[in-house]
Amino acid sequence: MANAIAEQAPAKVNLALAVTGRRRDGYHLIDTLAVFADIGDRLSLAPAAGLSLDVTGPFSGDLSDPGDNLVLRAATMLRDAAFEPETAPGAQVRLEKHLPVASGIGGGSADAAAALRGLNSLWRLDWTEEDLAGLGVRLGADIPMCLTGRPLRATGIGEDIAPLRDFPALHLVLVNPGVAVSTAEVFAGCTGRFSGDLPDPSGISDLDSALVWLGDTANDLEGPAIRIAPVVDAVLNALRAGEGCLLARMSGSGATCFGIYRDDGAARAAAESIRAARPHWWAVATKTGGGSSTSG
Ligand SMILES: C[C@](O)(CO)[C@H](O)COP(=O)(O)OP(=O)(O)OC[C@H]1O[C@@H](n2ccc(N)nc2=O)[C@H](O)[C@@H]1O
Ligand SMILES: Nc1ncnc2c1ncn2[C@@H]1O[C@H](COP(=O)(O)OP(=O)(O)OP(=O)(O)O)[C@@H](O)[C@H]1O
Repeated sequence: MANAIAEQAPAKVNLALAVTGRRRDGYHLIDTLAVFADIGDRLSLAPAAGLSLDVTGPFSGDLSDPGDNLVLRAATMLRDAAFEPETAPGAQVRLEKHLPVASGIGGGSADAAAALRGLNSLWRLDWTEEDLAGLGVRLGADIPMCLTGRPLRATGIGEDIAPLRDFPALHLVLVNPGVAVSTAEVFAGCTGRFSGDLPDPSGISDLDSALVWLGDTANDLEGPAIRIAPVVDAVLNALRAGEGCLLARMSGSGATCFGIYRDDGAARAAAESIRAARPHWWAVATKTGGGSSTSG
């Protein structure tokens, strides 16, 4: 597309997640450490009279009505907040869907964040990341995190963000068994006692210190997700049984789980052997951006 802006929408991985309380409106308070992968969806945004969306890519078939797509909903919110109806611009948006849908790695939120970033630039709005996050959180609690796109600790319902500038890049394998899990249902299954805050992650600067810190943490949504989708347990076992896996855990509200590996070779070999044993699962090796990374 002529004059199109390209935006990446990287997968978000919650390395640890504590559910620390519940607000009166039913939203849960969380404390999470999230990083962003070098794989994700891709958007392109071009000037046009109205707003439109085309979806392609391996997971496009799992998204039904484009009108319900978080990309168009975010675009409409930004347009309505920034312009009078008579001067409102449009955009032709193309979304290549490479991330499984409803899978705990923020696909829809990553796409919405990328749309907000891209339209901010296409429409020359000059909104800050904070302004965009304030708008985006009304659509999805993960959108502020996805706008940051670098290692971070998030509290509140996920909108209070503290970047972790020293956090290392990590070699991960992401595995999704092809079962969509509803975030709302998983949170509704958090019926036990709430956790305390995560330990302070600010001293983490390399793989070994990350592993020590991770060993003292968990994802509190893992139990509720396994009750809804027992296959999550099979994914964790498959990761743990493979060679070179240093730690395996579920991301977000599932069902995607991640394994951590010492290097790219170990991660690629593990992804390959999971794909060979379970051809219907999605298993990819990825490197996450470190705290000083500009590409997220
Ligand atoms: C699990 C995480 O992915 C971790 O990063 C997020 O907390 C979920 O973020 P999200 O998918 O953007 O969630 P939303 O689309 O805002 O919310 C979906 C539903 O999940 C529940 N929800 C979500 C976020 C949160 N902090 N507490 C909740 O209880 C609410 O029932 C909400 O109606
Ligand atoms: N662009 C989009 N990509 C993915 N899902 C979308 C999109 N637009 C709307 N949705 C809807 O949003 C719901 C969940 O989206 P998403 O993929 O963000 O969940 P998730 O992977 O569990 O993310 P999170 O980690 O934020 O909980 C699905 O029901 C899906 O139909």
